[in-house]
Amino acid sequence: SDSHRNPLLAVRDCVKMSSVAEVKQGYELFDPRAYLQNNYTHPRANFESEDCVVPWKLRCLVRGRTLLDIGSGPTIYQVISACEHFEEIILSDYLEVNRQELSKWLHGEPDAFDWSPYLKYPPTRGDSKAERLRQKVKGVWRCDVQQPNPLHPASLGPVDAITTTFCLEAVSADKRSLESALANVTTLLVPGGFLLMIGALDESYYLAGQVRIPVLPVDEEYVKQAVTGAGYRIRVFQTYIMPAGLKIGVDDVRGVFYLQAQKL
Ligand SMILES: C[S@@+](CC[C@H](N)C(=O)[O-])C[C@H]1O[C@@H](n2cnc3c(N)ncnc32)[C@H](O)[C@@H]1O
Ligand SMILES: O=S(=O)(c1ccc2c(c1)CN[C@@H](CF)C2)N1CCSCC1
Repeated sequence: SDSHRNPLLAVRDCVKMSSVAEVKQGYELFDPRAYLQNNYTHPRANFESEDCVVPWKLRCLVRGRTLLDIGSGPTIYQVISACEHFEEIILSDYLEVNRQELSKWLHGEPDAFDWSPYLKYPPTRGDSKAERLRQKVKGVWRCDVQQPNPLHPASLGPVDAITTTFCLEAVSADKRSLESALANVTTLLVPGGFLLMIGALDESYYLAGQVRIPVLPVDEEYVKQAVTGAGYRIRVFQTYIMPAGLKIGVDDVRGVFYLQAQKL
């Protein structure tokens, strides 16, 4: 970096380095089960209430052969709807502990997280949605969106659709890092393919067990600008304001955005 020539740049890089290090350090202590408990059990996973978050998220009408989920974490809710519209699904995450949590569910292990309330929505006929999803998920790979080739192994060709939920803003130290991560992810998508993103609005931290992980606060305007700037046309953009009753101290999120964008 050119900070050795300019002391002010050295301060900037030092500040940036501390926030990059802070993000990385946070994920060393990330506890999947605490994260699941905080966000995917009552009250946030309340399917009865009108202002419940879940129904708002699980619709996905994009179709194709292969869907890649980036930054899956220990969760599968984000690909439930997609399994009706894609032949193959690849999950991916940075942490082995999350990939192990996903593997537990995929293999039907007794101590896996119970996603059955999510799998009942929307109601469908025929064989179990859980079994269909288990058939469609072809792998759980390592990914690092801060790398030019985010996926390991890098053997997957461009995919028809990418989903990513609560990831980019939660793993980027600053806007330049988020835009770089989005550009890296975009290289994995075919031209004309769809990016389906869910993210946190104006969130600065979240808890995942004994760790408080910093989040880059982003608003609707910035998200639209970043996605457009990454070479997409935004087709759908929706905002969900987090009701006071779902602000339970596990983060300081103001709301949630959902977007569908097509790669030009
Ligand atoms: C807030 S969680 C989101 C999990 C899940 N997608 C959801 O909707 O709840 C952020 C995820 O990003 C992952 N992550 C952290 N650093 C990453 C990186 N550099 N590249 C890709 N994923 C990363 C974490 O392991 C974690 O699973
Ligand atoms: O919107 S949620 O309440 C939710 C779910 C996950 C997260 C947040 C919010 C906000 N903080 C994020 C930290 F990155 C993680 N939701 C939980 C029920 S299923 C759909 C998603």
